[in-house]
Order: sequence, then C-alpha cells, then structure tokens
Amino acid sequence: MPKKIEIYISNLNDGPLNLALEDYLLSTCSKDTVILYLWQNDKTIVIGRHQNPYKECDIGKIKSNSVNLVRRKSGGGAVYQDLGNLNFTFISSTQNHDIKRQYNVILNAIESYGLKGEASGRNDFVINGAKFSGNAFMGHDDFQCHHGTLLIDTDLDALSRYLTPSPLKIKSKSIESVKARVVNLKSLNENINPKDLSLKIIDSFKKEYNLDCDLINIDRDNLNPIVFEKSLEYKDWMWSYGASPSFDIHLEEKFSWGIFEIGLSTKDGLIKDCSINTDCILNEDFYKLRKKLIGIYLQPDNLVNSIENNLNNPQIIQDLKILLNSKGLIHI
Ligand SMILES: Nc1ncnc2c1ncn2[C@@H]1O[C@H](COP(=O)(O)OC(=O)CCCC[C@@H]2CCSS2)[C@@H](O)[C@H]1O
Repeated sequence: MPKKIEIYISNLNDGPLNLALEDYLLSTCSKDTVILYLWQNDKTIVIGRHQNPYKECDIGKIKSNSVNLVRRKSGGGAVYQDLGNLNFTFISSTQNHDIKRQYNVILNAIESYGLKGEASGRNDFVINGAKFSGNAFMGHDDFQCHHGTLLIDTDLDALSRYLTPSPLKIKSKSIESVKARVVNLKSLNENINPKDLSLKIIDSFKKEYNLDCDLINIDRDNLNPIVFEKSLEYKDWMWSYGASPSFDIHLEEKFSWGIFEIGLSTKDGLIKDCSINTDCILNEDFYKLRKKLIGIYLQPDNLVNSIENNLNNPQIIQDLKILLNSKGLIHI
C-alpha cells in the first residue's frame, strides 16, 4: 500500500517540457509514493513510441498551422491535444501500480458531473460508445507510468483534420492508430472545464488513496534544469521524426517535362536507398541527385538543398519542391 501521494500540476502547456517533466517524475518517484501529474499541451500531436508521423498525420497542415508534433515513450496511437484537452499521469512503483484504482480516480471524477464513463477495449474511456480518453503505459526500472488524455473542449475538427495522413504512399511496419468516434465532455455537461475537472480529479485521487497532500505547481520559474535539458531531446527532429521504424516512400507525378518517380527507403531517419525514374528528355542529371540523397537525413532542409544544389533547370527544381511540399516532406 502506498504511504504517500504527491500531486503536480504543470502550467507549461508545452509538449516536450511536459513529457520531460513526466520522465523526471518517473525517474525520481520513491517506492512508497503514488504521483498524480496533470498537464496540458497547446496544439500538439503526440504520437506513440513506434509510430511514423508521416503515416499518422498531415505534416504539411500541422506545420502551416503551427501545430507541434512530439513522440512520447509509451506505445499506442496518435492523439491531438489543445487547451481543451487535459492529460493525467499516474506514477508509482510497480508494486503500487494499480490500473483499476487509477481508472477509478478518473471515472469517479467524471461521475461527479453525473456522467457515467466506462473503460473500453484495453486503453480507452467511452461514454455511449464515444471515446473521451486514450490511455498508454510505460515502465522504467521498477516504476510504472500510466497516462491518458481527457477530451473536454478540444477542437474536434482540428483533431480529424490533422490526424488525417499526408497523401504519401508509405510502406512501414509502424504501429497504426485506432481511429475512434470521439466526444468532448463539455458537450455532455457544460460545467466541465479543464480547471474544474482537475480539481475533481485531485479530490477523487485523495479519496481513492485515503491520503492528503499539498499541490505542487510547476512553471518555468521553478522548473528543474534537468527537465529543461531532457525536453531538448523531445524537441529534436531525430526523436520526433528520426525515431520512426524503417519505412519506404514512393512518389509519382506527371510534369510538363515528363513523368517523375522517386522511391526513398529510410532507416533511423536516414535515406538508405533512393531510386529515380523519369522520361524527362531535358539535360538534367537525376543520377547526381539520387547519389546525393542517399545517406542524408530525410529533413526538409536537406531535401531542399539536395534539389537546389544538384539540379539546374529552374522549372524542374520548382516542380519537385512543390511536389515534396504537397506531401508534407518539405515546407515552402
Ligand atoms: N486527445 C484525444 N483524446 C482521446 N482520443 C483522441 C484524442 N485525439 C485523437 N483521439 C482519437 O483516438 C485515436 C487514436 O487512438 P489510439 O488508441 O490509437 O491511441 C491512443 O488513444 C493513445 C493515447 C495516448 C495517451 C497519452 C497520454 C499523455 S500524452 S498521449 C485517434 O485516431 C482519434 O480517433
């Protein structure tokens, strides 16, 4: 039985910082403690550890609308979050990890608004068959982390707009999200908002464990520098995009100068192989481009530089940039 509970509320609204803080709490939690951590991310897609962002969301749209993308360390699918979404995390030793109790904390808090939510499948909470929460899990040494979302007043149009994959032909063994019918809790009871629900979850947590504690509010002023350091890893392209399982992309387009086909095979974010086929009769060295692409990271700047520095015809350069942009691979 846990002897102590701790409650942290983040006022950071930043995916990488919040996930880094979660890692920090997971690595510093003591054996007899259960931690509740509440946090929100502004306009962010959070993908699962083994997912491919190119496959899960429309990278072009998320970039042009300043939506952030971050890869978490737990498994499962991709979710969209804004300030109408509240995340909760339970951290404890494996011995004190009790999914049923943790689910109770959340479902009892929802019930205090007269709403009867239920666990569905392995990882969702639903009301009348519509999902309002997705949960995921991860372990570290002998400690466990269980975290979940709560859709309260999220922009559901944005959710489905951004979680529609870019129009790219991708072959990969990444984990695919399980699309669900979703519902905002506020549409079921207009008194629910993130702040009020946070207080209800805190009450429910104290009640479930029959323990009391103070709240610890985290903002940039009292953020441990270790957390800031860790957040840089989450911000890094090498983690959010580069850590995708190996995948192949195939693009094909008919231009005024001919048909252009390109195949890219990537591993750990690197282009391992590239094939280009074209019936272009203009004097252009596509072989040079192919050679330059092999061995570089599939990062937007690298792709643009390779095209601009290895081709000569301005029309071909422009057309290829427009093609890659339309597929979310570069941003012009
Ligand atoms: N914010 C949010 N909450 C609940 N459900 C969502 C959300 N965004 C999208 N979806 C729906 O869930 C599926 C994906 O379901 P799927 O089951 O594939 O994935 C999940 O649920 C993952 C939950 C991760 C929870 C973490 C907790 C802290 S940070 S993220 C998606 O296609 C939409 O239909």
